[in-house]
Amino acid sequence: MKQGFPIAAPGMRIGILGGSFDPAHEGHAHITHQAIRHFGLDRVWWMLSPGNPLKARGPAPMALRIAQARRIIPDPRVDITDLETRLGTRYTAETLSRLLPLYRGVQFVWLMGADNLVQFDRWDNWQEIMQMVPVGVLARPGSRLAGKCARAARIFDAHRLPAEQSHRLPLAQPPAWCFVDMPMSDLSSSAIRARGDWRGTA
Ligand SMILES: Nc1ncnc2c1ncn2[C@@H]1O[C@H](COP(=O)(O)OP(=O)(O)OP(=O)(O)O)[C@@H](O)[C@H]1O
Ligand SMILES: O=C(O)c1ccc[n+]([C@@H]2O[C@H](COP(=O)([O-])O)[C@@H](O)[C@H]2O)c1
Repeated sequence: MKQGFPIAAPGMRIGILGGSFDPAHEGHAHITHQAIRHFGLDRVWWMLSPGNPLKARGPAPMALRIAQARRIIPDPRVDITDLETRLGTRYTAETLSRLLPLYRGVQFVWLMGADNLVQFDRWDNWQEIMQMVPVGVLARPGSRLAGKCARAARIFDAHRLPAEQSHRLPLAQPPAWCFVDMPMSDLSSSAIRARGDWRGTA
């Protein structure tokens, strides 16, 4: 494996939580632990985006965001990675199409908060993402109805795995997705930035 790419063995169940992490916060750690539990994951990769294509504002420098992410989740089951920067990609569909051939036999699950499910149908080639990997969605305050109302949820309704079967998600044949409800965290990076106590904004 190329330098800077996380190591993974065939058969491992790995969740990828893509995000701006500007900055990382306990809400990210919370959904990561919930995802490990509900989807029976061996590991989770926090994949720090070089810049969300739908966000006008660029994030803080990668090195600052990585350092903060490490402080927030010193869990040996979690890898913090800048592999989109290494691959030179920022669209998730392109990232996954480059990544999957490098990790044959690994059972990946794309993870996201329910707010991202709401706008998932605006992502580049989002239906291809659904065909490539199972998708695990974690409840988020304000997005409770996303599992029913989001356009992506409606289009892929027939491929939804009931929450009681969430453990099956990593081995499910895509398209497959699962929405898990759980005790929620109302933390957000934008609230932290608004408070002005994240030095990445300086
Ligand atoms: N409190 C939370 N509950 C559920 N999901 C979350 C929470 N915070 C972040 N996420 C999810 O984690 C992923 C990365 O989120 P991101 O780094 O953009 O943080 P954020 O708090 O949503 O940032 P911002 O407020 O700037 O939009 C996204 O899929 C997002 O939905
Ligand atoms: O591929 C896209 O078109 C696309 C559009 C919006 C967001 N994403 C990805 O969604 C993930 C969450 O982004 P964010 O900024 O909400 O943390 C991150 O990995 C982004 O690259 C991807």
